[in-house]
Formats: sequence, C-alpha cells, structure tokens
Amino acid sequence: MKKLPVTYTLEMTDGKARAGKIQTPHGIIETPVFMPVGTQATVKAMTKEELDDIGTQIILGNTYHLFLRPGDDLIDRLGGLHQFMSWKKPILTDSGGFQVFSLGALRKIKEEGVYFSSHIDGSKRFISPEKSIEIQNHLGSDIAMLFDECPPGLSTREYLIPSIERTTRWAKRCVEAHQKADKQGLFAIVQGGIYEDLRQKSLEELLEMDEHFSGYAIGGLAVGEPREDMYRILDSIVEKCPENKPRYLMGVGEPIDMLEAVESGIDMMDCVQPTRIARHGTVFTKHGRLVIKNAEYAEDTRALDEECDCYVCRNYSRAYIRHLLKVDEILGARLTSYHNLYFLVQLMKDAREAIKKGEFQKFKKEFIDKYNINIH
Ligand SMILES: CNc1nc2c(CC[C@H]3O[C@@H](OC)[C@H](O)[C@@H]3OC)c3nc(N)[nH]c(=O)c3cc2[nH]1
Ligand SMILES: [Zn+2]
Repeated sequence: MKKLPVTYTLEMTDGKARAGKIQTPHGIIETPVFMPVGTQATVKAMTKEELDDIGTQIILGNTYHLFLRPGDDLIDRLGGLHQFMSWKKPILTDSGGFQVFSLGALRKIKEEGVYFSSHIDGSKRFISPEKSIEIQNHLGSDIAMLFDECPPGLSTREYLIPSIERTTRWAKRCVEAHQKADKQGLFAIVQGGIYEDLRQKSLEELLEMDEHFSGYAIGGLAVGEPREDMYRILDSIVEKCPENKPRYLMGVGEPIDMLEAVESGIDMMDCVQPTRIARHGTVFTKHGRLVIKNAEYAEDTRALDEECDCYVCRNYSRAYIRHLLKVDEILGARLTSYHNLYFLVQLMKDAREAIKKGEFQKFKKEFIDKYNINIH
C-alpha cells in the first residue's frame, strides 16, 4: 500500500458522527470542518489574517475559474496557488466538472471530455480528466478532486447509469494522469443521484481504485434535490465509505443540513452560500437567518447575533451594518461575510467538541430547536 500524501486519523465516534484529523502537506485539519470557498483565489472580501482569526483551517480554489483567469500556467510559473495568494495552510481544488455544467454555455459532453464556451468571453474551451488533473497539479493544491459529471439534482436512472459509468472511466484516467501523487492527495467523488443502489454502484466502482484515493466526496447533492432525499442518501452511503479516509460532502453550507451531514459521518463541507448571502444582507444567527436590510433594524444597536463573540459582533451594530449595505459600502459586505464564515467555522468546531464529549445528539437538538425560532 503506497504512502498517500493526505491521511486521516479517527479520534472519536458518537453514533455515526465522528471527530478526527486530516494530515496534509500544508498542515493538520481537525474535523468536522467547514471549508470557506475561494473560487478565484480569494475567499471574497477576506484577508488571510481575517481567515485565520475566524479559525479557518483549509480553503477551496476552483479549477474552472483559475484555468480561465489568470490561467493555471501563470499560477504555476509564480510558484503555485499557496504562493500566489500567500496562504500557507491547506487548499482543496475542485475539478471544474461542476462549473462546466453550471457555468459553461453550450457545453457538449463527450467520452474524451467536455467542450464548452467560456462564460467570460465565449471562447471555445475543452476540459478532459487529464486536463483537470494537469490544472490542479499546476495549482499545487493539497487535495485535488476527480473530474466528474455532477448530473442535475433529479436526473432519471436512465440518465444516471451511463453518466456514472463514464465518470468511473474518467476517474481511471485521472488516476493515471496524476503526476504529483506523492505531494497532492486525490479524492474520489461518489455520484448516483437520489438512488441508493446507484450510489452503491458508483462507490463500488471507485473502491476498485481505493489505493489511489486519499478521501471520498459525496457529489451530486445540493443541486436542487429535496432535502429529505439528500438526508436519505447520506444516511445510506456515507457509512459505506472507507472509515480510514475523510468524507467530504460537496456544496453544503446551511447550518441544519451541516449538522445532519455530520450525524451521517461527514467530515468536510464547503459552500459559497455564507459569503454570497452575506453580500446581499442575510446573516446567520443562533435563532435563524436575519435579513439585516429590513427597516426594523434601522436603529437596532444590538450585534448581528447577540450570542456571537466574533470581531464583527463585538464591534458593530445591526443599524450600522444595515446602513453600510443600504448605501453599498464595501465594508458592509466584508463585515457580514466575516460573521457568516465565523458562524459556520465555529458551528463545526462546536460539533467536534460535542462529539468528543459523546454529546452530539444533545448539541444538534439544542441548536435546531433554537435555530427555527423566527427572530424579531
Ligand atoms: C452548491 N452545491 C454543490 N456544489 C457542488 C460541487 C461544486 C463545489 C465547488 O464549486 C463551487 O461552489 C459552487 C466551489 O468553488 C466548490 O469548490 C470545491 C460539485 N463539484 C463536483 N466536482 N462534483 C459534484 O458532484 C459537486 C456537487 C455540488 N453540489
Ligand atoms: Zn458574529
């Protein structure tokens, strides 16, 4: 069994929920963990010091975006993505598959790869499994993702079966193309839509190549399928993934969904939502979401979340932040982004502590009971 550059140590289980550590070339990650998304080599509006201050352990970059701008070859010439963005902790890059399907216009999926028009200038582009791995190798991320097809949320079995089989063939090609196998971990991505048997099929085909994978992602979720289908799939497939490797649920960043995912045995999650909704004025609080632009907060001198101890909640009021967003001041988006990221990073840290005390169920119930109250 060859030594993988990214490894996992299980520390404690509480039901199917688990606490552990991931060792990577750029440091150790304590799980469960929320991973802020830095699609274009920046977690929008956050400096690296602010990311450190909120407890960020790992950030995400995006193959599709960085391939188009500034170009993975440029980043490679400048020393790789860590050097380029002065980020010294771990980075995970997605393979670009998802963006090609969700951003690229006029895309054509062929066996050799995907032809698409750039969403920036309409230029004709092509990404294959080999190209995706080459880009991720150039970026030098600690964890690279397989190039997969993420089918639309409610795809039929007739569409999913051939799609899974092609994604498995693409997985083999990614493994063969992975030049930096000693310095960069490779995560498999399980597909299969909302069908347990197809999820099983996808996982079994990937397990044939298990020796090459440092972790397993659950893909194809948070793409429009009903919540209960996502939970049902998680409940059935996560525990079947190797126990000695991290499990990553892609695209999930709603507090309650995150706790359901942790309960099913998920270790890692990412989502663009926290910063995206922040820029539009929606923030997380222990009592649920709060839309700060509402007139009721015009003279509200309380913190965004009175139970939050982040820098923003210790220094600024709802009235002030509401004003900043209403007049479109950049600081407004910065403050709401900082708080939302802190909220999710902290939620996973608290979940980890609860698991280590064997109190995850109690922690989850208390959070959910409180979170549903609509605040005034
Ligand atoms: C939102 N729901 C969701 N996102 C998903 C992403 C993109 C995350 C990536 O895309 C950007 O966020 C949109 C982030 O940059 C993230 O980087 C890892 C997925 N990526 C792949 N390769 N395969 C999947 O099955 C998949 C499923 C998802 N479901
Ligand atoms: Zn706060």
